[in-house]
Amino acid sequence: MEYTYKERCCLPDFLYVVKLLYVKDRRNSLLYFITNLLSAPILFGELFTTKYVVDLIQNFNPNTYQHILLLVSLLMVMLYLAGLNSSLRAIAITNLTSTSIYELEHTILEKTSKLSTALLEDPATKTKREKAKRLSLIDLLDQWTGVTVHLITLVVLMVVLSVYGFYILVLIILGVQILQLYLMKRMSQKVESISANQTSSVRMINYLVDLLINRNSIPEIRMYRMSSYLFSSMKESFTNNFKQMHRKVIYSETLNFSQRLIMILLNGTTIAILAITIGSSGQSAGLFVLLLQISSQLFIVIPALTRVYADLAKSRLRYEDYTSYLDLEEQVLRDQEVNSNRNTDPMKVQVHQLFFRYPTNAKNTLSNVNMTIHPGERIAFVGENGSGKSTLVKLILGLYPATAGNIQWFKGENEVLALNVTQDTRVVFQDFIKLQRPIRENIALGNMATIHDDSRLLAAMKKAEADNYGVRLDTLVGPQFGGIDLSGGQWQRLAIARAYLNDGALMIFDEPTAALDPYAEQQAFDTFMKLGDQRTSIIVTHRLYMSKFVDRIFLVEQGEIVESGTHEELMRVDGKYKKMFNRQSSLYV
Ligand SMILES: Nc1ncnc2c1ncn2[C@@H]1O[C@H](COP(=O)(O)OP(=O)(O)OP(=O)(O)O)[C@@H](O)[C@H]1O
Repeated sequence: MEYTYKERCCLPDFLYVVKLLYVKDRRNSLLYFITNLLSAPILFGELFTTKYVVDLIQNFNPNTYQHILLLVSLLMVMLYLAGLNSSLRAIAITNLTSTSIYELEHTILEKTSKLSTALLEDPATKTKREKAKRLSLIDLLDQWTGVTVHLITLVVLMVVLSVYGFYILVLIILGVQILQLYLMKRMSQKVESISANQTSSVRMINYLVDLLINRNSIPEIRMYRMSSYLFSSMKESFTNNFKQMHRKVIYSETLNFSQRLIMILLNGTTIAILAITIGSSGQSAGLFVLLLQISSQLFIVIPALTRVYADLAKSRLRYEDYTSYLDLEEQVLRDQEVNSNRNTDPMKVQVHQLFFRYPTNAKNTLSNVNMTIHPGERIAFVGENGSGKSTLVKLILGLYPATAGNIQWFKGENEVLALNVTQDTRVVFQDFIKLQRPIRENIALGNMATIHDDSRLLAAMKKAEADNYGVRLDTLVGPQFGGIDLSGGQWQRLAIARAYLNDGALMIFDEPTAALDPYAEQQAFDTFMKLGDQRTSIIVTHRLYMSKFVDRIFLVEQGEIVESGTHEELMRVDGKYKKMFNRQSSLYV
């Protein structure tokens, strides 16, 4: 894929960064711009003062003595100012760098939090996000500034050369500069498109590295001697990346070499033209020194401008990736009115002709699902692995939009918007979050308003029996940052404790007890049943004995509801549920 950026008017990337940094860090932004503004005048001040000093020395007489001293002092002040200016500029850049890194990360995360779950799961979105993260806002700003400052310097140098009649030299320099800018821009875009295309294979390499060092995967990797297989997969990705990097280096080095060659030729031509012209026209020594300084400045400014222009072209492509991530469609914001009028009336859920397909799947995961869950009803979803139970739960939570058909939610007479469903829902997921943070935060996830309410947190912990392994609210859990290690069941109890922190209009337990021992499982189930007394609740389970105690059971098979009713009704119809139930019962006798 050839990478090009859309040329938009008014330097949107430059203005975006300037505005953002100015709002977030006004002092350093001002310092940065002032120091950059001053750098060109200070440089030209130095050049012309030197010229006048040399001219005065050439035409020395006792009256010029004081002038010379004054100009030399001025020159020293300017040299001092140049040093001070560049130190202040470095300080401003360092401070702006931390602001810009934080702001970029923050903007991308904020955007991510507004995307729909379906979009987030799309691998294309992940690649877009990784590409967006390659942007450096401060580099973009500094490259724009660099291009501007070098360009102004070059133009002034050209004007000075023109004033002294070196028109041909000016034309040659401008021609060479334009050619270089064009070539370097092309090279940058090519190199950048190669790097951008590597993001997904870099993700794969990171994943493989993580597998090899992650404590959860290490035991199995060692047991099954998978290391060498994983190493060879990693090597394959590395080799691929290496080949692309090789192409990248060839491109850039060819151009760098051509650029150096052009500069050498230009250097020789300039010195020859200056020497011949000045030698033959008998100009002042001051002018000679000035022109020599100009020529040496030219050989600093031209390569610097070319390099920074090429870097800018690269950053502008990254900026395009960044904006294309920020342009992704967001979920509609939550309805504030419903938010403030929150009540805990049990929820009614109506599912009508529902079809659902994951963006990455070829076929539907759910088909033709119809059901009405009445307020306060206790429901069980049962079915074999992969039948679609958790997917149905995610749709009932409003996390994914239906592919066809619809789901409606009601509290009393009021319809609840899909995006507000999660506000009044308490869920214990199958794959719950294990925060490598204090216990307090792990439990308070169920209701962040209680994070400092020790008595509520402790009560929830007690109910979930998560307090009987010698931990306190501020105990750090998870080994990643040196916290205590928990077993699968202990983590699960923390997740269950979250559910006790809230009054939800809808409670969902998606296999919440898989890691618990039978006694703890029984207790957890009793508590779910009690919690579900006043509100609509859904439990997803493989333990069919639990479904005996709910009001209605839905048996899911290959994404369809194939049977529904109470335990007794389903046992009477002599269908699939009965077979499954009897098969499980036979395992325990
Ligand atoms: N995020 C996803 N993206 C793509 N496909 C998915 C995703 N989640 C689940 N699936 C697919 O949807 C199908 C149903 O999965 P789901 O987790 O809903 O089943 P389940 O009945 O809850 O299974 P289990 O009892 O094993 O938990 C599976 O074939 C799975 O591959």
